[in-house]
Amino acid sequence: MATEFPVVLASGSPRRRELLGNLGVAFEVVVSGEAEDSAESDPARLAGELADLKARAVAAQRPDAVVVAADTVVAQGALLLAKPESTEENVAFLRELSGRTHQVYTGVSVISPAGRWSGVERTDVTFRPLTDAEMSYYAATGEGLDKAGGYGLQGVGMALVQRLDGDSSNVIGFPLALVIRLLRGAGVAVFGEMESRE
Ligand SMILES: Cc1cn([C@H]2C[C@H](O)[C@@H](COP(=O)(O)OP(=O)(O)OP(=O)(O)O)O2)c(=O)[nH]c1=O
Repeated sequence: MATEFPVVLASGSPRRRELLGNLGVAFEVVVSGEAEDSAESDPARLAGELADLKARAVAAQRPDAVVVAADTVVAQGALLLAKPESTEENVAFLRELSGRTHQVYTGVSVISPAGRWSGVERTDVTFRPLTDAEMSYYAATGEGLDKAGGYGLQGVGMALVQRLDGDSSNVIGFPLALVIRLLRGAGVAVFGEMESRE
């Protein structure tokens, strides 16, 4: 039986709205506005914890709903790259990523009146060795400024990437295979059905 509860996406991200919309799930958007904070330094645990904080904040406002939240963390070795605050910082991020492999983790948390489902997806992304001119050009597009790691795989940033191991939707901030599994766990019908026919 599919759940009767309405679905709420706890995210201001247009990418997450588009990707959830693609799953044939009707949903509302509620953004808590609370700043998430954590002292966790392990990137996978941090992504899971921040997704959970976002989901909990909105679930407190909407206890009637299935609340879905996600958080993306980009890690180059021990360095965590958040959203660059300027074009200069974006160039510095690209210099860190150039010619190397980094990890993108997205935590997803689903909270409903019936329980909680969560997971973290990892994708390894390898950048081409970038020239100074390429880094300056890309940073000047502004595309990376609202994105963890300072690039967007779905845009011009695709040209920076040499190789990707894992789910590409995870890099864009909404790992679809994981999201589908968690939503079905919570009783939400995806693509109009509860069970995968694979
Ligand atoms: C690496 C990468 C990140 N991103 C985005 C995904 C996320 O939206 C963002 C990471 O920041 P998040 O803190 O995960 O999310 P957000 O603040 O944008 O949205 P909300 O908390 O309201 O859900 O970076 C891309 O769109 N493309 C990419 O290639």
